[in-house]
Amino acid sequence: MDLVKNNNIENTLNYLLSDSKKDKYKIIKGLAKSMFTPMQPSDFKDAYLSISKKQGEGLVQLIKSNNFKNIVEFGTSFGISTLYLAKGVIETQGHIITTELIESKAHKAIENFKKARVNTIIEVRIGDAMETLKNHRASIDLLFLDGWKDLYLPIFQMLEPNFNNNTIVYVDNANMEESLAFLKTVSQNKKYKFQTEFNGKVVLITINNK
Ligand SMILES: C[S@@+](CC[C@H](N)C(=O)[O-])C[C@H]1O[C@@H](n2cnc3c(N)ncnc32)[C@H](O)[C@@H]1O
Repeated sequence: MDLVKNNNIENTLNYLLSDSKKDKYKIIKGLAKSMFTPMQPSDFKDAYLSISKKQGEGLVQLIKSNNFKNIVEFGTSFGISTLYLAKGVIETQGHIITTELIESKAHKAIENFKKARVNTIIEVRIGDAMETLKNHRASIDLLFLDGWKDLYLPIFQMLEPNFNNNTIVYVDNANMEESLAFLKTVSQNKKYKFQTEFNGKVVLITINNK
C-alpha cells in the first residue's frame, strides 16, 4: 500500500477529532476528582486532551520542510497528534516512537494506528516516559512534548545527548505554569533559541548554531 496516498489517516483523524469534542465533560470529571487528591494522568483516562487540527497541520509542515525522520513523542493519548506526525513522516520516510503511561489509552491508540494503516511506522512504548525512553540512543530530529508538564525538564535533560544541530523540541501547553518554569530553566543555556506559536500555547526550542 502507498502510504503517501493513504486516505485512512484522514478518515481516522476526522473521526477522532469529532469524538474529541466530547472532551469537555471528561475533563470536568477529571478536574473534580483532583479537588480531593493530587491530579493524576489516570483521572483523564477517557479524555483525548489533544492538540488542535491547526497545530496538527503545522506539525506536518514542520516535519516536511525540515525533512525530519526521527520523531519522539511524549504523551500519545489516543493518537491524534501521533497521526499528524505520521502524516509528516510518511513523506520523509521517517518513523515515530511515542509513549503513553495509561495502558488502555495506548491500546486504543495502537488500534487507531492500525485503522489509519500507519502502525508500521509508529512504535508505541507503554509506561512512564522516564523509563520507556531511558535507553534511547538514536538521534532525534523532533521531540514532541505533550505529556504531564512536571516531566518536561527531566525528559528534555535525559534526551538532550540525542539532539543534533537541527533538532526542534515542540513544547505543547507551553503557557502552563510548570512549562514556563521548564522554559525558564532551559533558556539559561544559550545553546537554545525559542520561538512562540499559537499565542504562546506552543514554543519551539531550536539549537543556536551561531
Ligand atoms: C495532553 S495528553 C496527549 C495528547 C496527544 N499528544 C494528542 O495531542 O493527541 C497527555 C498524555 O500524556 C500521558 N502521560 C502522562 N504522564 C506520562 C508519563 N509519565 N509517561 C508517558 N505518558 C504520560 C497522559 O496519560 C496523557 O494521555
